[in-house]
Amino acid sequence: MTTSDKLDVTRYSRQILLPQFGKKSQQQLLSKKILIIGAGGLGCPAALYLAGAGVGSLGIVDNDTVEISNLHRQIAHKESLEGKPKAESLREAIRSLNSSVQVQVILQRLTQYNVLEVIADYDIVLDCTDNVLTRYVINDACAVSRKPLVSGAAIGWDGQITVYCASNDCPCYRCIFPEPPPPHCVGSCDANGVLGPIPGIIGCLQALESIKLAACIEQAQVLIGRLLVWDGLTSKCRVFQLRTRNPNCVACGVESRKDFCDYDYASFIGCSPSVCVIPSEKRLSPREAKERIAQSNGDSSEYFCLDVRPSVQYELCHIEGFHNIPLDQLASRVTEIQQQVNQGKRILVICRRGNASQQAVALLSSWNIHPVYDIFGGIEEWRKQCDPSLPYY
Ligand SMILES: Nc1ncnc2c1ncn2[C@@H]1O[C@H](COP(=O)(O)OP(=O)(O)OP(=O)(O)O)[C@@H](O)[C@H]1O
Repeated sequence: MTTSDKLDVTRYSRQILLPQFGKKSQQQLLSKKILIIGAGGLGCPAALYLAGAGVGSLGIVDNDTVEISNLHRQIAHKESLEGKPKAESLREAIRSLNSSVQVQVILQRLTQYNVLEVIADYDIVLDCTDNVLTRYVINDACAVSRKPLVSGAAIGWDGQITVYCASNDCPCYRCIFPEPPPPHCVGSCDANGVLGPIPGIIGCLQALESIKLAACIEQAQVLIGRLLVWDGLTSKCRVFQLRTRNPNCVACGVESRKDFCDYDYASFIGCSPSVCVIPSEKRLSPREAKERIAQSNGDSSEYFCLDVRPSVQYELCHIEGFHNIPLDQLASRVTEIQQQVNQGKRILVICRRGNASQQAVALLSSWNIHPVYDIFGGIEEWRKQCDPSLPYY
């Protein structure tokens, strides 16, 4: 039997027919191991296209479970698998598409402590996650291990992708952003929303760049050192040249540190708004808050209830009697709140999860608006303690 007989020529015929691809590239793909970190909006399309293309082995890392709010974009998962691990759900989808692909499932959260071991066995790594800390963890490990990293991101209407390749003379993520930004500058899909096809497009591009790398296609130009930005609202796509590599970068520079696990991630977490900044006497549980509101009933209520979430979230669902002044409008609309205080009202503040409401209480207190109370845990905790009919989003 010749090598070409071992190939499932029929299955892969449409890509083998490409003159730049051919049997040689198909064999390269079959011999490669690719790791996909994150089985969400980016990871689902990336994994399915890589499986369809015939990558020999795929690893999937994810510690989360399937939720109904994932399904508009995380297209490998199914309603019937709600609550099941995403990595296992994605493995099932891969198996039903191409049973010849080997799949390893890693149901762990990737951290600075396990990352080197997890990526060690793979030729290419895809960052399909959604948070800045993990982005640094993956970047640093790939830079130190000299592994190509196909990095994608999607939020709202926008997506972007680049390829970091420490063995080439291109920058890594840490060359461009040496330190994590403050947490309040970082958006997330669950706070800001995302349209399904945006991660779909970027996940497909991640699969494409990975195939070009894995199949060693000579004529292909990979997005190494270049950033592709897709604006879904205007359908504009731009490619930027990234700045050159920082020779002193702690991750990929000449003196790159193998002990990068010691980086001070705590300083990032330490300034997280989820850390309580409000004294306990200014905080009420949803149950306590509800009881207090009920005791001082109707228009003559001694409480003015404030919901500081963005308007789009307030429209999605809100608690009866709560008025919406989004956190970013608090300063310009503070007189509305002052008027309520002048009428003898106490201010109760709620948000989605209890972070923005703490910031609002701190701001109002600094403007001498008293008394003001934070409802801890936000709408999510209110749903658990007081009203299960509030939708989860
Ligand atoms: N450190 C990590 N280790 C393993 N998986 C991770 C890590 N960080 C993020 N992920 C996974 O990456 C995926 C990213 O998916 P996506 O951006 O579509 O958002 P989501 O977290 O599933 O959904 P939503 O933001 O709507 O709650 C998630 O499944 C998440 O569990």
